[in-house]
Amino acid sequence: MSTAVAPMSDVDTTSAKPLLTVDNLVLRYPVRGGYLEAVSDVSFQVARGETLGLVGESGCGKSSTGRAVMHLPPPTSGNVTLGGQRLTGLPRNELRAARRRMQLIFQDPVSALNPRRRVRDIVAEGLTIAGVAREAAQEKVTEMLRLVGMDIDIVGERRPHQLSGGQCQRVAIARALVLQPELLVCDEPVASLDVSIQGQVLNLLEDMRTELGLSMLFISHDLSVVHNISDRIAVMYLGKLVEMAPSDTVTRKPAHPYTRALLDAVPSHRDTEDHGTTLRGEIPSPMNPPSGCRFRTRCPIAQDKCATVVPELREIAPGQRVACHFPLHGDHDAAA
Ligand SMILES: Nc1ncnc2c1ncn2[C@@H]1O[C@H](COP(=O)(O)OP(=O)(O)OP(=O)(O)O)[C@@H](O)[C@H]1O
Repeated sequence: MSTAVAPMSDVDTTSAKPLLTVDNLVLRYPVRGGYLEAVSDVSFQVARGETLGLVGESGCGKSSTGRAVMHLPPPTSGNVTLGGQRLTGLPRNELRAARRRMQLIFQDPVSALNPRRRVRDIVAEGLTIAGVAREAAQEKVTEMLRLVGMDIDIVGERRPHQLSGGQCQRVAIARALVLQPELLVCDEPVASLDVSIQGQVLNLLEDMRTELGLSMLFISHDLSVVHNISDRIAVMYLGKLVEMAPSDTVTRKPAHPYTRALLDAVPSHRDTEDHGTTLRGEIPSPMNPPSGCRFRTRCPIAQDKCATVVPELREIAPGQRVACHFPLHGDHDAAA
């Protein structure tokens, strides 16, 4: 795995009460000639203090899942519950208040920050909107910038274009955390940063999680990044979860052929030059997904049943769930 970060905290994901519960989430976008179902019946939980990684190829519905969790836009159907409060169906003002408990970190920090505002005002924005007095807000901003490794006396007056990409992402993280959210949805938070900076930002997110007791939904197409920061990993393909398991299980003993193929695409994970399952072809359009198992058109082990029967996400080992009629067995340990 390429990007080094601090070791994960020991979160007991089995007994901890979930902070976030997502049930049967569906998100459809209206498009010409009908609709496109970007998220199809997705269910998962995130424990308090846990990081759940969400991984899959571009276009598989990761961002849409993150946005639907935050109700930006609200899901087409399904339920999202945060700390016991059901968000789905809340009146607009209550939803706005509930959204403060969840914050989103975007891929491109530079365009996520208002170019005309100074760093101190960007970080203070949420506090100002929430009616926190100016002096108290500035104190919190100073503290939060310090937590993300920045000195307000040095960067407070600067505007985003006067900062590097990594510094902008730190400001974005400070802005998100100043409101003391319980859940951070990180959508490809390091994808636009130099590799040398990626580890620093991942370490920062990990430190913040430990220090502030945050839960994270960490979205990335890069399995090595997701593996380093996540307690558990959910693998997504064409709008559906195909595998969900503790991070090490996913990388050492993947059960779904798609997970296997994603792992084989990570250079440091291949044991030999020609080992592995190269993903064939493109991801099909979510407007017209294959019948049965959606992965079958690219699957090296597909059989007749896969064309007709939709595989359910089922537990095949403690904590490991897979949606495949013919899951792989533990014969891949040597490749991990
Ligand atoms: N606003 C929208 N209107 C219509 N279709 C959309 C919209 N946003 C996303 N999509 C489509 O929904 C599907 C899932 O997109 P999404 O961005 O959620 O995937 P992703 O896995 O996050 O990929 P990426 O990493 O490239 O963003 C794609 O087919 C995409 O083209």
